Amino acid sequence: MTTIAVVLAGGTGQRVGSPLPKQLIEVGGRPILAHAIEAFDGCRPIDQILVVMAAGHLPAATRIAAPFPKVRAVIEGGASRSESTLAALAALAGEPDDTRVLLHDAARPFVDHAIIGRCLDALGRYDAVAVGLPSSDTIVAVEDDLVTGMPARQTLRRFQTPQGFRLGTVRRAYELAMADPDFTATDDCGVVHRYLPDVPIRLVEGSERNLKITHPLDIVLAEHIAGELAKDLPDRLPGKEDAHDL
Ligand SMILES: Nc1ccn([C@@H]2O[C@H](COP(=O)(O)OP(=O)(O)OP(=O)(O)O)[C@@H](O)[C@H]2O)c(=O)n1
Ligand SMILES: C[C@](O)(CO)[C@H](O)COP(=O)(O)O
Repeated sequence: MTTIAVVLAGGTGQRVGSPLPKQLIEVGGRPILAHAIEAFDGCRPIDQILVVMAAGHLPAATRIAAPFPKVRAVIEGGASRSESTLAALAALAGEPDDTRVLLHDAARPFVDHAIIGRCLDALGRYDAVAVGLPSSDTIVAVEDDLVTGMPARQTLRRFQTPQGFRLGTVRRAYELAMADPDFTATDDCGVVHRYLPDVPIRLVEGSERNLKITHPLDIVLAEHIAGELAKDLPDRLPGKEDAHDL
């Protein structure tokens, strides 16, 4: 059984506001995209990596991906995150349904081997796996600037990535989604939850370091984290990850 990581880098980073897609910005002396690819490339149970890049930037992504032996292809993404996932699913059309696939935001450069290992452990028992953390803010629902709901905070989690699936499950969910004219989604577990509601989604713990670089301030935070991780480098070398020979 093959395990494939998909690094979704098809966005253009409008909220960061840089002229280049944010995944090409350097933190800790290397592009954000390189950090994300390296996290999977250095993780023993990952067999292959598929990089999905924003249109017009494939040469840059191909150069960044070149040193990583597990990268099987760099392909062009779509106009939305979901369309980039669909491009990945099309590229994986020849893979069997039981393939394990981890869909990860390139904008989360500090995903670590422990998180990847927890996802893969859980994929041994579940067809869909999410990574999450509790919220330290109170989260409310709003409509037209009026508060319409206040879910109890202890029932809420902030989703991170990777999100892990048996390929057949995420494939089927997207097939159903494509038949829905009202389809919208902000993540892949949301697609499985909506279109295959009987499929349980197992939640595993993420980390505060696994932040998504979204706004300019996140770049500052990312530089700081990269500096901290550089000091811990010996702990991140291959063989030091949580042992997950799955
Ligand atoms: N068409 C898209 C849009 C997003 N993504 C990826 O999905 C992840 C999360 O998206 P987000 O943080 O929203 O990235 P951007 O779309 O680049 O940012 P923005 O919404 O600010 O433009 C990122 O790694 C991004 O590259 C993608 O693969 N294809
Ligand atoms: C997938 C995700 O990172 C989970 O928190 C998030 O939904 C991506 O949202 P974005 O607006 O595409 O950054």
